Amino acid sequence: MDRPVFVIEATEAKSMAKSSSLTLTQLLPSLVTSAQSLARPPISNFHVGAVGLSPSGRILIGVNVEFPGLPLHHSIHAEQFLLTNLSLHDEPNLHSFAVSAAPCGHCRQFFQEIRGAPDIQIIITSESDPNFTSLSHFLPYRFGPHDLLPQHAPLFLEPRNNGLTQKLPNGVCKGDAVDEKLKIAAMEGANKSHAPYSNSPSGMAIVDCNGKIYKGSYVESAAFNPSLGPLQAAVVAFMVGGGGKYDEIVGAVLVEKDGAMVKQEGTVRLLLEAISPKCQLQTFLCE
Ligand SMILES: O=c1ccn([C@H]2C[C@H](O)[C@@H](CO)O2)c(=O)[nH]1
Ligand SMILES: [Zn+2]
Repeated sequence: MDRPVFVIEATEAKSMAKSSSLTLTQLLPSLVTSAQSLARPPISNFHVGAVGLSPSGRILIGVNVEFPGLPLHHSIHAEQFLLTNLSLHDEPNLHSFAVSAAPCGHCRQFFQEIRGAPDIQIIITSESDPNFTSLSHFLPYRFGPHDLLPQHAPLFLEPRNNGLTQKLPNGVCKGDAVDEKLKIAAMEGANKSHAPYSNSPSGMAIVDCNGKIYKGSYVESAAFNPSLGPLQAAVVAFMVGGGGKYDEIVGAVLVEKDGAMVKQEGTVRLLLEAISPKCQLQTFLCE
């Protein structure tokens, strides 16, 4: 079976558009149905696909992911998946996207974390007469980073380095010996984390049975509740990287800040146990 495609590079996207005599933006809705087939919604069976265009001309896919056995707020919305996919590819922004159903209020809010959010162009393919409309139409009177952060603070998807280092001396490491590579990857995830509201960045790395490592960074929303956990972000990386069943995940490392206001370990442990019960979690505290 072909590996699922969650990213189309700019040159390929351009030739796809050219061969159908469409612009890149016009191409997006035509890819929504195939994106929906990549969703993992075992609870609702409602497949959401979001197909986004980055300013560099890449096309990125987002899908919804649900986790049986856990409260619904652990779910990943297709739009959150799309933004996490942009982050994985170091894309600083989103130009436009096509989506199979209207973005919920929580997603409209989550988009506020990126620069120029009001101007993102959205087309909902399930509408009877779909048209591109800007996000500001879907969410007027926005609440967002500008309400809480200094004017020039980096937003989500913009370059940042939280400068976390492992806390010394010994005794802060709660795990046993751990693959150094996995730990470094989790630290990289934590250093990229967008957590300006609580100053509690965190990151994860998970490894599959073939030794392939996937990184995830915690992402906060100015409105708090739509935030996306570090393991959810790592699950996005796992799916984008071609990961199959979650029980292929055999190792996990979480990096978070010592004494942080927001702690992930308990929640991460719950989710990890639900998706890959045999997987060990190790936590490292940083400063
Ligand atoms: O904006 C939305 C609204 C819903 N869903 C998903 C969440 C859940 O998996 C399913 C039913 O709500 O659809 C999204 O992905 N995006
Ligand atoms: Zn949503």
